[in-house]
Amino acid sequence: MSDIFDELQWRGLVAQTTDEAALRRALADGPVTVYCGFDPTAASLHIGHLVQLIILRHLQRSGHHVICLVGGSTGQIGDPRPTSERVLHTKEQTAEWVSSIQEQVRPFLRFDGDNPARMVNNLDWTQGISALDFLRDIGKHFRVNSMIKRDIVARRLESEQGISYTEFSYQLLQALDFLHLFREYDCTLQVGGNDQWGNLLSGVDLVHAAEGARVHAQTAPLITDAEGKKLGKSEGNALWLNPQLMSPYAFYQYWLNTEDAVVIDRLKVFTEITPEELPEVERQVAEEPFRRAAQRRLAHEVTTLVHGPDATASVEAASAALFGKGDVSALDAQTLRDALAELPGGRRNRGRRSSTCWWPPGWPTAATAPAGCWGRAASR
Ligand SMILES: N[C@@H](Cc1ccc(O)cc1)C(=O)O
Repeated sequence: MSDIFDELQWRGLVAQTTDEAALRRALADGPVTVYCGFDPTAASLHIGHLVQLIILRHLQRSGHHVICLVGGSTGQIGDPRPTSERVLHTKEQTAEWVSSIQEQVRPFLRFDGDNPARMVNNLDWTQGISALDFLRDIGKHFRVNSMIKRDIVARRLESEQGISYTEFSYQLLQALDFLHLFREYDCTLQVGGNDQWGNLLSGVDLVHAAEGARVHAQTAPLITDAEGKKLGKSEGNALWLNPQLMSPYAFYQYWLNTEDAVVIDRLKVFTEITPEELPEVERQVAEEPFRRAAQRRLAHEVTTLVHGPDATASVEAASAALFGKGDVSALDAQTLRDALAELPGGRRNRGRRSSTCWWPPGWPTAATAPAGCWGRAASR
């Protein structure tokens, strides 16, 4: 597909845009500088961030200039959640997470060669601003009247606990980022998850108020499961990209367990599948769902994207060995320990129903796994 906006739309990566026709034109006319921000509120990024990284990859691949922002300042304030006030982490902790998230983002984008991506930290331009200057120069452009109408703020205002002034101010900081990046790098597009729409509009409005320019915002749909629950959050545990927080084996299994009803959507979002390849995959899902070819492709590609080809090969070898289709003794021990933990009755699943997971008939359990192959005795 030659038109990047068409492609993003085909992949299901576009939820809202400020002015679709204008954005299409800008993207078609020449390189646009786009940014996306990631807050260091944990040691690792999760699946929601992966969608944004994939969008940035597509944009960079099609020649646009990409800026990846890690929020050293916004991470200290906390984007309000619809439910409750966040606990503040120490500045040291936040700084540590800035580094780990910067490292985590690097493999997804190209930071060398021509058209390299740029990594920025908003602490660099906010820490020197005095509170007085901030209130005079930035605050004056905002109307509290419209700030309190933003969905999340409105919900928090209704809650018993309310919302702190700290979190209420968050949207000004994110807007200031867009203004700074517009001034510094001619950045005219900000992308984010659909829950970021309000923050994105604040930036668009600020750039217009301060510089008289029209910039763009685009959100991606939040990925949910077949029941509409946020992806990976169904049991309170996010799908982490950091292998220390979620093993590549567990990550791969998660994708392998994708329901038939959503697997095509997932392939479009998370892999590089093309419209030409789609009919055959759709046929496989409809006619031979038991083969799970679509799920296998999804699990293979996403795990390779996030953990690399070697980790994916280990995980696939471990899966095959569980079916007795491979030499277990040749496998890497850590992957096998991870695999055992994930089996029904395994460490991670003890006392937990695995009804949400798809276990093929005859799939081994921790109790029936071949003895002595992956330290079964040691882990029980
Ligand atoms: N608010 C965004 C992160 C972000 C931070 C600063 C920005 O300028 C942009 C985005 C989030 O919570 O996901």
